[in-house]
Amino acid sequence: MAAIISQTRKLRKSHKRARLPGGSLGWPLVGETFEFVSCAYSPRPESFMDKRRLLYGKVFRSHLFGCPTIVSTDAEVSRWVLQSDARSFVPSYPKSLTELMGKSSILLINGNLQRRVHGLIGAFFKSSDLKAQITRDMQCYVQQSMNSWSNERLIHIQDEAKHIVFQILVKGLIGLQSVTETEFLKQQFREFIAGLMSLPVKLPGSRLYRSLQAKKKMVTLIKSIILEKRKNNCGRTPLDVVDVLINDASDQLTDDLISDNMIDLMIPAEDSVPVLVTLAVKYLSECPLALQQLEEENMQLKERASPLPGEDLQWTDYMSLSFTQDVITETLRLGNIISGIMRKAVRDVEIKGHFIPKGWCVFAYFRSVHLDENHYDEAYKFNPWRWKDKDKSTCSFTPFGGGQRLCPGLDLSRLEASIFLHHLVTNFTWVAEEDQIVNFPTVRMKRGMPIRVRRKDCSDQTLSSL
Ligand code: HEM
Repeated sequence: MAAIISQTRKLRKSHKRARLPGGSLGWPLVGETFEFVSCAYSPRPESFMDKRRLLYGKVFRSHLFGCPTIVSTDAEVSRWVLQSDARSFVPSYPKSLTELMGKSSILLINGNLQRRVHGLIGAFFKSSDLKAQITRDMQCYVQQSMNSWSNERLIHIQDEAKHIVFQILVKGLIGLQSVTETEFLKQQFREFIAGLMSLPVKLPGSRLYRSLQAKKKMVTLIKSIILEKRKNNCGRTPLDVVDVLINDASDQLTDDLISDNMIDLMIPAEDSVPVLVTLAVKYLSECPLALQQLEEENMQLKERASPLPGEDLQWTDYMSLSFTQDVITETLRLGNIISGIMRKAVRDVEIKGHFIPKGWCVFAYFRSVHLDENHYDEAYKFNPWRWKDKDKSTCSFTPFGGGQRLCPGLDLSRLEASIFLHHLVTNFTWVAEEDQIVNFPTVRMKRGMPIRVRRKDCSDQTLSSL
């Protein structure tokens, strides 16, 4: 009894202490959106946050994209937000994005259905069978692609990686292998994502309308694949995400939900891995010592594997390359491919003495945490050695989010990036051309990271196998 009374007192006290964080809501309607966007386009998007952190602390209030918002650049507060479920926070995206995704998208649904779909997809992505299949496919596509790189050719890493990763993605999601259909889907998907950040106007001819039309065409193709799979499915081992979802015994997962979600799954997946690879190449090009160590580690693996004819490298070989993994980790920290996540409070919430009113958004801004000198020495320097034997599961490192929405594609992203880097550094040297990072609306290289490649074995310019 005494314990309950003291707990209630504590709660009352903390409620009294909790305050709306300091800050400014800016101009009527637009709030501080223009200043946020103008910083976001600059090489230092976090300057918007830095200025306010000095004035109000790591958690402050603002008004962004039409919503009063609490911005968190505090690792613990952000972790709290990520760990909370739909009783406190639900995902929040711009209106054009929610229009395009539809109500049953995994990125938007909450509660049991989200947990079910996330659990099924997450378990499948973790399975050794899928990782083995992705390793075989990725090796094959990377080799095909790199076989055509002749000496002194200018290669745009971003485009090459995008082309390869898209093929892997559609095979892993819907089992698509036909070149024509993959090309069709790619074109429609491009049209579809062009509208993700558009004005929420659905009139014929508008950007959003065209994107919705493209989505319809993709849904038709995916539904026909689902239908075919349902006809031939006799409980066989799932080879792709559609197989996993149609095997689910519950009747919650309708064909509409599955086909919509296959497209929505492509949104976080299609661009992020190619950008990860591209940024890694950029940072490595600027850090010869890291490139040399990465190359040595990968050459050792290649030599270890080469006396075994017909035996390809396994996914575990790639994942066990500790320095390569540290390079990927450091690229994720410095590159901030997803700079933060938005949630909306569905009730009044208190976190670490901060009061978040119902209906307000919370922007958990990982980028400021990843570049905080208190967490990382010389935070703006690419230093993969900082990760040697270091625990990566801390709240100051969250490139894949956390809690029940933790990115299910986390392992696959690392695996695909490792395979690409392995084949690149063991077969080529390169000279990088001038390029710069663009941070908004999504992270990418302005020119697609052009590099002039040279085969290591110059005597053989068209290797049949890399
Ligand atoms: C470098 C690569 C990637 C990064 C940095 C990344 C980052 C993230 C982050 C930060 C979230 C959390 C979003 C939130 O909490 O609202 C997320 C969610 C998600 N990611 Fe990734 N991702 C990557 C690759 C992938 C890949 C390859 C896939 C699929 C093949 C994927 C599928 C998803 C899905 C489905 C979600 C939503 C999960 C849910 O809400 O239940 N991601 N990702």
